[in-house]
Amino acid sequence: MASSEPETRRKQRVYTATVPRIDVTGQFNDYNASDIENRKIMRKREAVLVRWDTDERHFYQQEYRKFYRKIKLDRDLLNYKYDWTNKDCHSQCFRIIAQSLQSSRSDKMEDIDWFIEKFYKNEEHTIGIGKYDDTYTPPARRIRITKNITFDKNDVIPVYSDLPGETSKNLEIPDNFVYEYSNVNFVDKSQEPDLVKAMELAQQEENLIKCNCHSGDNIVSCYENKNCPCFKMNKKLRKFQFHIKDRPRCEFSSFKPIILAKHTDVMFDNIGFSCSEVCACAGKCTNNTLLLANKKIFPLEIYRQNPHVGFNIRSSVPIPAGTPFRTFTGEIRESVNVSDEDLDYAFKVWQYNETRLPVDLKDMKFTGEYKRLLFELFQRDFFICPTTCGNVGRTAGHSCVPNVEILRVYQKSVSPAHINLIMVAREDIIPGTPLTIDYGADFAERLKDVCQCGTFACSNSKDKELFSELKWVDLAPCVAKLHELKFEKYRDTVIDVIKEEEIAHRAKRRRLQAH
Ligand SMILES: C[S@@+](CC[C@H](N)C(=O)[O-])C[C@H]1O[C@@H](n2cnc3c(N)ncnc32)[C@H](O)[C@@H]1O
Repeated sequence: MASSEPETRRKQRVYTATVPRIDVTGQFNDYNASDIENRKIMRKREAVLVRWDTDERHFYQQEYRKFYRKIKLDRDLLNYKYDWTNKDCHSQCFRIIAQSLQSSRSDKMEDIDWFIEKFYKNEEHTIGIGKYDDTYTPPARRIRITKNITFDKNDVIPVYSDLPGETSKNLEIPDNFVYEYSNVNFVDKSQEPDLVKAMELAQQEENLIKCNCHSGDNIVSCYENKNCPCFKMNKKLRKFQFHIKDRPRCEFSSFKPIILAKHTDVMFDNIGFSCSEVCACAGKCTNNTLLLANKKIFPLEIYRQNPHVGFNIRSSVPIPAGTPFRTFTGEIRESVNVSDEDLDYAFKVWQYNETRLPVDLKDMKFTGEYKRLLFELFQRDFFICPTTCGNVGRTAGHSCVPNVEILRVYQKSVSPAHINLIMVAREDIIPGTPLTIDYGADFAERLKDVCQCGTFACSNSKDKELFSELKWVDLAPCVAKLHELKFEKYRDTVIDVIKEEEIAHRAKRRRLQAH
């Protein structure tokens, strides 16, 4: 069954970070050594019909209990406050979502009053918005293609297909779905020698940004430590953010939510720098925005409901606004090495002559050779391509009102090979909601009359006439109302039940102790 082709390509890979040891389950080695056809055969063999309780209350209650237990038992997460009801950041999140929606339709930005603080009470357009509740309820019978696409026991992501009329016999698995799974970015030695060179040069002391911070604590306090070189670099990158007087800047730490202040130039302005495995803290610190994402604590599921859209992702616990819940990984390639097929999945990480270079090279103690190479690399375009190897991030669908933002975080140094993409919740994401991103203007144009995101403001929605003329001050209450309706349903059926159970449990324990 094994084919040597993927193996030869794998040998060309240089990973940008240490590949963590995975606790393997299933046919990990056989699958990775196989070609596309054989991988499809393996997936089809594994596929089974499963029953699904369409009244998902019990499922969500169980998932919440499991998740909560997990984060409470993890000593690295003692500083993490899992809070998805933080009303303070809600109005800011809804404002950003509504403003970016307005600006995606028109280049005219002058009528956007970015920083109005008061919350918008005009609920006129929110009537009937409940019909756009997009929480997905699967059918009673589903085909489970695999129990775990990652093959890692500590990162279980099942894949389901819910297409009508489909059976495990006539199940269709597209070629582009049998990719290799990796949570670490890599470059191809033969295709991207300059990126490999940048990674090699970045290992020299002058070019490497790492810290010597350590302490007896599980989590080292690198964030806001003015002696930590990684935090200093993190702070330096903050200056690109549009600063609003008396407002805190958007922060890239391990546990604070990443809340944007402004909806334009989001990817260019909001960049972080994190500690890594080469630091004395080993990245187990408060200055590592990748920490939560790499822990993969938020349980995800991949599902297919619509043959045109293909696979999608949803979470089974709430993801609080500003949480970097996963990375988006793949192969880092220069644009000339990115094919049209790759573009369907690729995400641009570095844009030719970006006005905001990550650093002013003159200020850095880097070697001359590294500076010259960086300067050259900064004149090109780079993408992360998960076409043949990547992680769950590649499955995020496009939405006209996305709930996930993709942002950049550097580690170790500042070349395009040191960029990591993080997936950040733009609002509190209620379980069952598809996790979606904005594919960008070019793709949105391609999807213009065929977009199936199903959101109230979709360019292809039946109500598009109604919503397309609205300004952000009227769109924000629509986003807020829809969120409120979904939140109330989840609270009533899941959280309140768990709280009541806890109260009953505590009362029982007290009674037993009293006897
Ligand atoms: C990056 S892939 C997303 C994952 C993909 N659904 C899969 O099954 O692997 C992009 C492709 O998904 C589909 N897609 C994603 N969002 C869509 C949307 N809102 N409407 C229609 N198709 C969409 C399109 O076929 C698009 O080319």
